Amino acid sequence: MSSDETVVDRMSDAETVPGSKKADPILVVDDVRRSFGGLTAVDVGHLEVQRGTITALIGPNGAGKSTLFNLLTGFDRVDKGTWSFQGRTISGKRGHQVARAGMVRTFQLTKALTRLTVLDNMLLGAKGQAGERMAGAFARPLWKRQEKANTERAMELLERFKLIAKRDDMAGSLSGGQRKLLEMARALMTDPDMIMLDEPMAGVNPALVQSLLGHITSLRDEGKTVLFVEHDMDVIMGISDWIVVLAQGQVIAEGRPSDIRSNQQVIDAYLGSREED
Ligand SMILES: Nc1ncnc2c1ncn2[C@@H]1O[C@H](COP(=O)(O)OP(=O)(O)OP(=O)(O)O)[C@@H](O)[C@H]1O
Repeated sequence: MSSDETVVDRMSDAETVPGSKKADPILVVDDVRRSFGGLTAVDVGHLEVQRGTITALIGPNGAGKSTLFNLLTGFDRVDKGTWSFQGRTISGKRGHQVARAGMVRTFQLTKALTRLTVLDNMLLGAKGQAGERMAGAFARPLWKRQEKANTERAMELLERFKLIAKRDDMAGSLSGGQRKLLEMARALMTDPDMIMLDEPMAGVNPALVQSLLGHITSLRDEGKTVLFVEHDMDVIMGISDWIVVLAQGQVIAEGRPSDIRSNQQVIDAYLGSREED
């Protein structure tokens, strides 16, 4: 739907400061905090994600990226804070309710899910992100009552993600890259407006990286909003329209890849520390 030009247009007025306003935010986060014991894992004052963009959430290990993902998608509870999606408050809602509102996240394939077939994993995705907890239910004949429409959509997505030949294989038999494709395909079962990808390139053979990147940009070009957590800087810089940098739970910088690359605070907090690895 949108060309690169319109994505650039959408971001052209956004200031490169933490918490900057966006022209048409799909997600707005306010004062979200989560502590574990004495450790403040997430303390985000204000964050807006522009609709129709690929936005990266980056930061050093332990910065709070996964915790923020879990909070926003209803898989963990905040100590305080609110957030809205498409103008509707969704703070406090559970994962399946958030998914129903149009915001889904990918999950790394857990052990339980690897023991299900690729197609059953897809049908689980249609259950509204109940995730691993549903795996037990799938051992019962419940899945047989899945609507025909779910199976059809699953088959279409497996076709699109080139996994159709694997539909009856155990998900655990897939390669690292194929697992990532499955995670993405599964999240699309509910046809979300926003998809949140958890390290989409982790463990992916370089041969499949381009294919995965192509799928991510296609989602954006179809009008979906993509928010992703990733460690691979080449991927982050190459694919992102906008980058949000977390450090010690706080947003310390936001901007286009070129802004972030030259931001001294980011270099100190993140890039610098990684170069020492
Ligand atoms: N369930 C938990 N119990 C206790 N501490 C936790 C829990 N989850 C996260 N933390 C802590 O909160 C902080 C943020 O962790 P989080 O996993 O969100 O960071 P991250 O940016 O996703 O890191 P990484 O890049 O390594 O995945 C870390 O210090 C982590 O140890």
